[in-house]
Amino acid sequence: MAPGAENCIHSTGQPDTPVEVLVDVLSKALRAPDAGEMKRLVEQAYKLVAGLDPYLDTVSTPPSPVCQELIHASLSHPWADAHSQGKTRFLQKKECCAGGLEGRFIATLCRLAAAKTVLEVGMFTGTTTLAVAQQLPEDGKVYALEIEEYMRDFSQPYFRRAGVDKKVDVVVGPASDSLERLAALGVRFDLAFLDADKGGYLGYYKQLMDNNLILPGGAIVVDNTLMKGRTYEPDGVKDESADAIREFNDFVRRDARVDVVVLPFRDGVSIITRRAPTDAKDEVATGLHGNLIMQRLKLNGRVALITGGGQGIGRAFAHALGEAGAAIAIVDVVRATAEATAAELAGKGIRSVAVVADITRAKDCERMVAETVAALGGLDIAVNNAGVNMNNAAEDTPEDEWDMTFNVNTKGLFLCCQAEGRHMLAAGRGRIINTASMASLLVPHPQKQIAYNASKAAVVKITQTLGCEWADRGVTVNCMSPGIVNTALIQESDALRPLCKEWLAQIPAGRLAEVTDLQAAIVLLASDAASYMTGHNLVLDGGHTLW
Ligand SMILES: C[S@@+](CC[C@H](N)C(=O)[O-])C[C@H]1O[C@@H](n2cnc3c(N)ncnc32)[C@H](O)[C@@H]1O
Repeated sequence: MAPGAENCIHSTGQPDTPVEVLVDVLSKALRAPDAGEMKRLVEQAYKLVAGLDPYLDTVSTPPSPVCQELIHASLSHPWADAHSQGKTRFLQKKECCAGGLEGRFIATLCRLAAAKTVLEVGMFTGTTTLAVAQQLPEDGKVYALEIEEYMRDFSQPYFRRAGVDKKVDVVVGPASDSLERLAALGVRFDLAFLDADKGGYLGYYKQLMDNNLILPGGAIVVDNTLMKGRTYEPDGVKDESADAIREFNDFVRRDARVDVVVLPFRDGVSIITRRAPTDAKDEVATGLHGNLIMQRLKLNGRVALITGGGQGIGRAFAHALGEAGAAIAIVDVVRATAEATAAELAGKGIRSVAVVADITRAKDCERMVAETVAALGGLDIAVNNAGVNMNNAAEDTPEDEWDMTFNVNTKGLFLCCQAEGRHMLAAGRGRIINTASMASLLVPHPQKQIAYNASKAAVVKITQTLGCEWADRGVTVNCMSPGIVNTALIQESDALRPLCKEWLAQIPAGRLAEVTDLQAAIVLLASDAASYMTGHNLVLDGGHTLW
């Protein structure tokens, strides 16, 4: 078997890809009985090849408008003049621009890798840099290494206009020196795109690998690894770049630290990822059941319900659990808010359903579980978050305020736990997470809320009790105690809004909690990574309870 033939499942069968069809048509052309037949076959082959890139452009998402302008400027710039006037060290060519499709491809890989820090070695005018930067989160950064200072000035106005200039750091100088400096500064990358001088590739690759500059789960993506086909079919033209690429490809293929796949996309793109070590001692090194820590936080295939999921903290929990992979039932007493959040999740591609239930009624709690199971196929995670908060001095607290608070925050929460627990105990696994409050630990002031404080202290005790009762039956029960959370409830209340100043003085962090501050904790508590945690009250209060 020829080297690499084990990957080539169709090498002897019917032509199945554009390249295989091309090979088939051209081989028939070589054997054509007459010139007319040969011309017909060559024309067929020509159309097949000539139509490929335009078709890919038509069916792929186009570059952003600013990126299109930058591509146009790069292709129409008088590069020969710039060089003869001494503005560029080397004679640059418009062909150096990788173009919109490749920019989209690299940006897509960055999205798949959930990249925050990206390296580009060889920026040219920055069309790929721009596409990547537009895809990165606000605090993401692409370090673009470029030997020509001229390119930095060329690209900056476009980065600024696209609003991504803060996300781009153009590092001017020979790439190997720049890489050394970045390594010394401790910068590490989720994804590196090598696209500079081909003779330098092997050195850049070794710098990245030997100094562990790529973060776990990251990749090195390399352009031009087919080099016009000269890597596998030298056409007699002396081509040092093709020789360098051939050496590079051979080295990477033999490097036991990595897996590589070379795609026949444009001039050839290699995607290189680090292998799991074969000499790992135990699951600390290999990951539990092969799951590295970030995989253990994933909730793929799980079903979660969230009471009070229509707004505020519950809505933030729903998004977090959905982003982590779970299907979500949004439970709310108000149909419109439940449906609005469920629709928001569906818009992000998260399977979701709205369930209307009044958690103060046992029948509703049972129906809530039954509807979730019927709609989404199970119930693995339950977040009991619905609650009310009323403010009154102890001596003035009316009986119905006490009853309503305990009905929702305490009895309702218990009824939810009970209905959810019955289902989960029968299944032998489950995660229940209750929303308590820092009011379970201290007496918040200056607002007066005795019923609320007592109801939330009871939530902690319910959590501890259930955590113990169900610990050996696969069901964990924990609660979360947020500090004061900056929600519409506070912003829209004339009684609470003026208290913000006093609260801020009580919080070491110097700010209220945002709902997004609570999202990672809910994912942790819902995940396999927290399987040994039960009956716990997880406090997220910026230090409020410590002062
Ligand atoms: C093919 S272009 C890069 C295209 C760009 N990545 C894109 O996606 O459009 C190669 C770039 O690498 C730069 N370059 C060449 N040798 C370099 C080196 N030793 N260090 C840094 N940049 C270099 C060139 O000036 C040129 O702008």
